[in-house]
Amino acid sequence: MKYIQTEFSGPLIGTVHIPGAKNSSLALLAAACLADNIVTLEGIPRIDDVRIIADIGRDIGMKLRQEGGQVIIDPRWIHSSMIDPGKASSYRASYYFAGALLSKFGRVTIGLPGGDDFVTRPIDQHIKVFKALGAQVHLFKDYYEVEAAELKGADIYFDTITSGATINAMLAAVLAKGRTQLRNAAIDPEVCDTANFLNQLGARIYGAGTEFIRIEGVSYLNGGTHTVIPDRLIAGAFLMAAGLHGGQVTVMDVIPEHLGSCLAKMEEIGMYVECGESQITAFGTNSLKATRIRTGMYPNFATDLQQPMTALLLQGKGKSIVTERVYPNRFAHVPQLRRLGAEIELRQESAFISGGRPLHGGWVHATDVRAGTCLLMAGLAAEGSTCITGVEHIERGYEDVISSFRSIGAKLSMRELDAQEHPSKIRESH
Ligand SMILES: CC(=O)N[C@H]1[C@@H](OP(=O)(O)OP(=O)(O)OC[C@H]2O[C@@H](n3ccc(=O)[nH]c3=O)[C@H](O)[C@@H]2O)O[C@H](CO)[C@@H](O)[C@@H]1O
Ligand SMILES: C=C(OP(=O)(O)O)C(=O)O
Repeated sequence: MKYIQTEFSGPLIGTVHIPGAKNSSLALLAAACLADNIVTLEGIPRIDDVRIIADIGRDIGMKLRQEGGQVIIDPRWIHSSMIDPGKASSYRASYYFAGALLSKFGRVTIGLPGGDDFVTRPIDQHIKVFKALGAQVHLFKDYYEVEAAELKGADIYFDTITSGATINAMLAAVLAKGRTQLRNAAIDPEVCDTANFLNQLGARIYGAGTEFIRIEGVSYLNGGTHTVIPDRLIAGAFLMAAGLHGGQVTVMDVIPEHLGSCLAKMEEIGMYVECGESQITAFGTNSLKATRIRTGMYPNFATDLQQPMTALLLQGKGKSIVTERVYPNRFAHVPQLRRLGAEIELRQESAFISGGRPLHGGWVHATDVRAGTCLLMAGLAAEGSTCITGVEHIERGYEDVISSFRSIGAKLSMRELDAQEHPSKIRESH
């Protein structure tokens, strides 16, 4: 079993090139199924979730090859819409295959979504969309089936703002008959990226990036080329790493506007931020201040950034409060941080962080990708060695976590637990 060992590292200084966004890539790769010709996607990260999609793609006849920084997809040979339940359930965004394959095949059988299991993650709004467009949904123990003789445009109001269901609605509606209107839609950059990609293939989606999206159904989509947007969540975490001990980190190939709330909060705790056209530099300080964070859907502070922010707030003097409004129980990193000496109290949907206390090394377990980033950062700030298990979760989101953190001077390495020490160390880290 693999684990990551970190050592206390001084100020983190350097430049990191940011890869394409995981959460956009997972939607775009499924969206490519809708095309009637070859699609080229640039900037898709080499992460585990993408490898699973490639595997699913091979099973259903979607030809997919990676050439340099491009993924070339030939969807013309897709012959099946039965997705292996085990593969679908090994990552979250498999639900996009349901939206994308429904109009072409009239029936999709697919495993229930997996991915980071930090709390319950309902899919009722996805189901609402399919039903509104005229489909029937049958739920079974490990999989579900969506079936529709014909998809017809509909007026859909989301009961909660969800990026996943907004994207899935666009995928299902682009080839539906007539007009679909989405109200209370998510306005995340990943929603816009998916709409831009589909429009480039010939879809007619209007208003993505606002809470009202109109989709005029078309009868087919062409092939085309698209570059995925940069990963704002990875960029945010690297910028925060500059704050650990007064470092200086530049992230390249980013869209600074996508990080508005994150940068504002970093400045609020005493960091300094400089934005260029496609790069951001963050400067740390040795006297970070405490603050309050409340997560929310874009453009609010992202739920996926509260964990690395928590690692940073442990360094700030005073009491910080992180309130989680998107996934109220997304605090699996907190008991792990306590093993390193962090003083954090959990009450309902808030974490009360007593900053400025020294951290020490220990064995900890990453339960999801962002918890992993948080533990990595805490490990770099802790005295001694910190060993992080659950590397598979971190690798769902990072291409090469070791090299990218090393490039800013972090001391860390990937290690293998030998069979004998395995059981006790696992117990220690869980
Ligand atoms: C693969 C991907 O893109 N993952 C991201 C996506 O997840 P995901 O697509 O699962 O998240 P959503 O944006 O859909 O969820 C937002 C909120 O809506 C709720 N909800 C969602 C769907 C539904 O049918 N019913 C419902 O109630 C969720 O419980 C949550 O409170 O957005 C999350 C919120 O920014 C991020 O943490 C994830 O990194
Ligand atoms: C929660 C995340 O991923 P997923 O939705 O794929 O589980 C994440 O990217 O932080």
